[in-house]
Amino acid sequence: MKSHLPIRPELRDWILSTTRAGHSVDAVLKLMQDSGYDPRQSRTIVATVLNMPISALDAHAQPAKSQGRRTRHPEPPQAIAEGRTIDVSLSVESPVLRVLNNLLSQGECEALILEAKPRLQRAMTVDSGGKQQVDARRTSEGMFFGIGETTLVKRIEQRIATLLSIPVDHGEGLQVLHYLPGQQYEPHHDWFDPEQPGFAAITAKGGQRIASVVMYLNTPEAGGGTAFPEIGLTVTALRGSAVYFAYDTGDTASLHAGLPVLKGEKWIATKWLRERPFQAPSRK
Ligand SMILES: O=C(O)CCC(=O)C(=O)O
Ligand SMILES: [Fe+2]
Repeated sequence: MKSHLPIRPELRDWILSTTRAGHSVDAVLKLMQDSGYDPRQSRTIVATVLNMPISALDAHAQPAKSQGRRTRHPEPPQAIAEGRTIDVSLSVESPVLRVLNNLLSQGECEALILEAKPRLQRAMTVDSGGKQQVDARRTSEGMFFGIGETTLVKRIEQRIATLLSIPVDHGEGLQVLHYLPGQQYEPHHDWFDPEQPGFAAITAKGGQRIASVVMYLNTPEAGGGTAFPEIGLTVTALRGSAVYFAYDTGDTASLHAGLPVLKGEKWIATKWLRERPFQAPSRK
């Protein structure tokens, strides 16, 4: 949303520093109104300075946002979801993490790769303004499925929803990534940083991310594990297995990286889960 209103630099700096200091957009709007700005004008100014759509501000202006949902962590030795028995072969409590063997069958992994392959593009990340960007830290190719887009995607989404006790509509569309030798995903957190000016826009729909499931669709010949450097753990990329980890905003222990593939290739599917519904459930 671009405004043609002249915005005084001091006001711009004040909005940026106040939101970065952790004050909500609602609080900023209230302070502006208390000091004489009219409500519509202050909304336009805040949206322009934070580079977010006015509609995202509306979502923020809802009274008392409820604390969102959390996932249920699968317990060892085995969890059953939609008739499939999944082995919980490793548990960590900080960060909350489970290695899930046999989450997907070999056939499901192969079929998902085939469905994704024709649609691969250079993977993007979200910049501080909430826009998709090409990022040197992430050199893989990827694509997103729509929620429930194919029978297979729908089956996998339902299995994860049951396993983690979270409705399907809290999920972002399944992302498939393909890495070649040398490609990697450098250390990062999957939760969105509230101090970034784009935070309000990214979380306006669905709220914050609360958990990730990284599913390995093949076994690279060498390298390509998922590392959690804060705890010195590397999860091996093994076809059909997955690593699930859950986090709160600011949880630095959940730092992780897709290690460089040394030989062969690596295919993963990632499901990110939000604290509130992210999309209308598919009617397919
Ligand atoms: O490639 C990996 O092992 C990690 C992928 C990842 O961190 C993500 O998709 O958010
Ligand atoms: Fe990640």
